[in-house]
Amino acid sequence: MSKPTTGGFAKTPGWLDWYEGPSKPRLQLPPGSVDAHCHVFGPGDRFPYAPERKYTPCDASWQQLFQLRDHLGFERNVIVQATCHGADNSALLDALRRSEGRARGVVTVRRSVSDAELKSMHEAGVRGVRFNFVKRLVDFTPKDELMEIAARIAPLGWHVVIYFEAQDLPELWDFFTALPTTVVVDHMGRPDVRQPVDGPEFELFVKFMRDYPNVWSKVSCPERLSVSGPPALHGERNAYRDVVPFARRIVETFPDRVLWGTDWPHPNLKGHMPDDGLLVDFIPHVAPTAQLQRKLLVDNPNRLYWG
Ligand SMILES: O=C(O)c1cc(C(=O)O)oc(=O)c1
Repeated sequence: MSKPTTGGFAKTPGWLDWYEGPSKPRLQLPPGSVDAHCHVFGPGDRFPYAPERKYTPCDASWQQLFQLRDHLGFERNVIVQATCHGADNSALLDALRRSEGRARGVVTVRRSVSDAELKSMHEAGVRGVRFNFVKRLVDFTPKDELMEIAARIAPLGWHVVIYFEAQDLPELWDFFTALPTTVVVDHMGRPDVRQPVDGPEFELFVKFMRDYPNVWSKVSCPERLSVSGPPALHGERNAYRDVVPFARRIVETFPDRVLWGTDWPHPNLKGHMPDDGLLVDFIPHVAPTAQLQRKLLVDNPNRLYWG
């Protein structure tokens, strides 16, 4: 892949660029596999970063994303609006339109969005909106505004993607369980993997999925959640062992409601930037059988985004 650029913006100090020259995964992805969580950033000189952003990344273009898709062996992408672009979805919509039907999108909108805009986003391949509750990434949006947006996108057949941290689930519970659509949780609701997999915090997340059959989870981002590593670098095939029991429990308990994504280009990682080929080779640790892998990578994302 070509080298990361910045389009004239100054990156957040300490920013880690995505890993150049990822390895080829040993795992042969089944035909029709979807990378169901990834982003495009800019390029900043064409699609400027939002004034209200909390970080400034390196650019990550649709060309670089689709090159990675082909290199890793995925057929399709779900591109999720990154908070550094706020509610300006232009870079994402441009990527969808250039994907030849091989990408779907999840956008961020305000209550001022018009019906015509929603329709045009749908035609471009958008199938969901993202509500973000991670305080380091976004300013607070009132819940009544979010509920209004959810009610407007529900008739389009779209779903709501939520990003939050495990300790905030109790406070957000009533809001989440009142959402009228399918609800997809980013990165398993960010469990603290130092706690037991059957401890009260993760049990609440499992209860959320068990009691509400409209709730799905991405079992993505071991590189973010891991505390003890080791990182997916230098040929390591047993990376992020502390995350495995959490992701595996979700995959085995709810095999028809899980998704997987690279999270490329991995915004805001601090310690290391993973080799995306090795990240793909993490999948069999959490989905150990061919059948579970097919549901996670092919059946579930295609049903939700291309069904
Ligand atoms: O944990 C993060 O920093 C992060 C940020 C974003 C975003 O800025 O949209 O998306 C993610 O999936 C994860």
